[in-house]
Amino acid sequence: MNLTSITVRRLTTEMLTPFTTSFGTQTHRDLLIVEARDDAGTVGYGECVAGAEPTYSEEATSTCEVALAEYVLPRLQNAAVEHPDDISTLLHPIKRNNMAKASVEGAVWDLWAKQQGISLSQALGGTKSRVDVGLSIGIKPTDAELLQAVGEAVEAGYRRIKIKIAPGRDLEMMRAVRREFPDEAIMVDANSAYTLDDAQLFAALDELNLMMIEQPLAHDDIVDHRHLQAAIRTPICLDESIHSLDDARKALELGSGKIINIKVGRVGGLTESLKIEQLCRESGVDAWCGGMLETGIGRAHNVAIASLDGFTLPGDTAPSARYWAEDLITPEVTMHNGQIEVPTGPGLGYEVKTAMLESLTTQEFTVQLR
Ligand SMILES: O=C(O)CCC(=O)C1=CC=C[C@@H](O)[C@@H]1C(=O)O
Ligand SMILES: [Mg+2]
Repeated sequence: MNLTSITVRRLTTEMLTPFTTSFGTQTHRDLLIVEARDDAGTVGYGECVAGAEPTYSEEATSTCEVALAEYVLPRLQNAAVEHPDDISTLLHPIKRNNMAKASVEGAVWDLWAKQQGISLSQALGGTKSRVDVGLSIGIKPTDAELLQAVGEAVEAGYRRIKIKIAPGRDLEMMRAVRREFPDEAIMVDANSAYTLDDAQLFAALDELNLMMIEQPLAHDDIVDHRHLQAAIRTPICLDESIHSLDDARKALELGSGKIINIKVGRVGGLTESLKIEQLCRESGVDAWCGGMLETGIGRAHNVAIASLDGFTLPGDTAPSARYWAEDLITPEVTMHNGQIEVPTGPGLGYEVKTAMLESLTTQEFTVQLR
């Protein structure tokens, strides 16, 4: 691949609307954009999806920046990289730090696809020309605000609506949603806010005909989830608990959940995501592409991986305008009739607005690879 350098940019972007989950509220994204360059000057782009604080997982923007500078990028210097799969092999000795690793690997995948003159979707083995789009709605202070947001999402044509829940904003709120929207494809995401002591709550939620309950229990658990799944009909979807193909295999063997949220950054990159997609597809297990409030760069990666057969359910890949007054890519990601067209151009298939990227960059560093 004639990789010559990797550049890591840190930037802060303000979100259009605050996003509240059981572990906090985000109003800005403090994120890293990674650029992989080859000797012809072609650039591949990746995005580090960690939040500003280590509250979704153990990674945060600052820990990823250090991991990239101190441990990840030095391992790529003078290394033989002929295919993006080589990146996860080279980085395997580094434990976890998945979001940091995924940001570099994603940039190399985009660069490789551009070098081959094919779309990232094609490079990954995608088959769909459009992907179904879901929307993730943060916790709203009142039921009226939530019902308004759900109504707008139904009106906009989203193929699935995900509603965040947390203790105190859960059962009665969801009963109100179901009274207003009895037939819509609706799921909840608890972001690990509950324990097995809340079994009664889940038995009541089980009556609401939800598509799934995402990550109800601890972020690093697959045993308690097994007990909860045995007690309710509603499929449990695992998000935070799944960091690798092995985690997914063990969780499915145990019966800890019936659906997997595949988040490229959480599992360490596209190569590992492909392995999990294959496991789910061959096991007849539903999977979908989770989101991390990405800019258009990370969103483009998500659209590409969501085009594979094994991504059977709508993902958290809502259009750019849902998150940003102006996105880092052109054209922006748009949705029609609840679907996003999968780009056919080389790599991500969107152009990165380099002047905007540079203007938002607060700090950057470049590592020469040879
Ligand atoms: O719209 C999106 O990008 C998905 C947003 C979303 O649901 C999440 C983003 C980041 C971390 C979590 O809070 C949550 C999730 O668990 O999926
Ligand atoms: Mg989730």
